[in-house]
Amino acid sequence: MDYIVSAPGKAILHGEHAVVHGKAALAVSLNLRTYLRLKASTTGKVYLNLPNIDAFLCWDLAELKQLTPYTCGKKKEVKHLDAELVRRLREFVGVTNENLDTCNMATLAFLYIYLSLFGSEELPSLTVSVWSELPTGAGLGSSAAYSVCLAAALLCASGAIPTPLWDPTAGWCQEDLELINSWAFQGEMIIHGNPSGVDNAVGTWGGMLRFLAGKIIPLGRVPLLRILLTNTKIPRSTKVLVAGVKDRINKFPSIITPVLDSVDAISCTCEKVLSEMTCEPITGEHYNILEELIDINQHHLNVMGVGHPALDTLCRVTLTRGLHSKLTGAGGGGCGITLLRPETDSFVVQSTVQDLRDYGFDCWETSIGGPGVQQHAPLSVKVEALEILNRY
Ligand SMILES: Nc1ncnc2c1ncn2[C@@H]1O[C@H](COP(=O)(O)OP(=O)(O)O)[C@@H](O)[C@H]1O
Ligand SMILES: C[C@@](O)(CCOP(=O)(O)O)CC(=O)O
Ligand SMILES: [Mg+2]
Repeated sequence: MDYIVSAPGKAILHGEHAVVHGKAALAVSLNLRTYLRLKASTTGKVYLNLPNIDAFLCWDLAELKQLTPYTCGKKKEVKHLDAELVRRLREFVGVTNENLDTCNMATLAFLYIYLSLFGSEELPSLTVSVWSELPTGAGLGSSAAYSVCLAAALLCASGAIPTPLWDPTAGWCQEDLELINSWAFQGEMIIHGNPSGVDNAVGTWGGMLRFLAGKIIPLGRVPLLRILLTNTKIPRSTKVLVAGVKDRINKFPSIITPVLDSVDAISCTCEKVLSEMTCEPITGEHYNILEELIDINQHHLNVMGVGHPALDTLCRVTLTRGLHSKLTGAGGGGCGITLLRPETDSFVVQSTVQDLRDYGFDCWETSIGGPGVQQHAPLSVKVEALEILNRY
């Protein structure tokens, strides 16, 4: 057993945070991916190599055996975390409530899925290595891409879903994808606390989708959008930001609930405009509306308390070039998106990118709509990813 899977990151166009409270979100996959290689071994150990976060872990099967849950969810969709397993794992890894360490969260998510899927059987010796093109903890869904890869690879290893590589014409069927998505959601619950599920849905299915109260509606026809991605490099944690919005809703329900309703209406209006753009000639007015929606939503996100001065800088700098931006993902720093119009000239794009780099931000034009979770033959993996995964 030796295979590689990958899953894309995502950008949320509209609806971050509101989606956690049952409102609609529009999200799209990015052509930036997380890659995972899983190798079976006979070492009597489990190795987890996470070069992006400089974490290299190893456990004896004997110590992991002590943690195995009584029940095991293999082959079926799961909706809730096994609280007793989480408690044992937190104690094992040494996590306290205040401790949101990147490595601990990644370790907990891995061990939770591994032990849940293999708990009732002989635990297998494995080496799992994960490397991502996505910045970690920056709003582009790295946690979901990581969880989707873990779920897909470990479900394959446990025999719960097939290894589609043996049939090169086939990917996973809907039922397999739903199972991957449901286990990825468990990983997200461990990393985020209270995820909506939109990120793991995009990581699983790819493309553009509307997500509403757990329902995933793929948007088949969407116009080609040009988007600039900017990483302010201000570190933040989705878990903390999501909890902060909840506190604000609890403190001022009559003030914040209408803001969430307004974000919901923004997502719906944006979807309507995007759909019009696929069936009638695209006009400047379509872009004017998309830009206004971006501005309004960015103000709403500030009201929810998830803005950051670096994101204000992004919006201000791009607006001086006539471009509109908003944060994407959990905010509080991390990444923002800037909509480019079809006629936006490459000189304007280059100058904007340079202005933003002068502020110390990373900035690049990106293509959207990459495929969802995939299994790869070694030759179909990007050379850079393969080269890194081959080191372990
Ligand atoms: N490539 C990776 N290697 C290890 N852990 C990862 C990786 N990508 C994501 N993670 C996990 O996801 C967490 C970041 O999740 P989150 O705060 O939701 O930010 P994001 O916006 O990137 O999803 C990290 O702290 C880490 O635990
Ligand atoms: C804020 C939220 O809407 C998106 C979080 O995305 P990210 O982890 O910042 O990439 C939370 C969620 O939907 O689970
Ligand atoms: Mg995340």
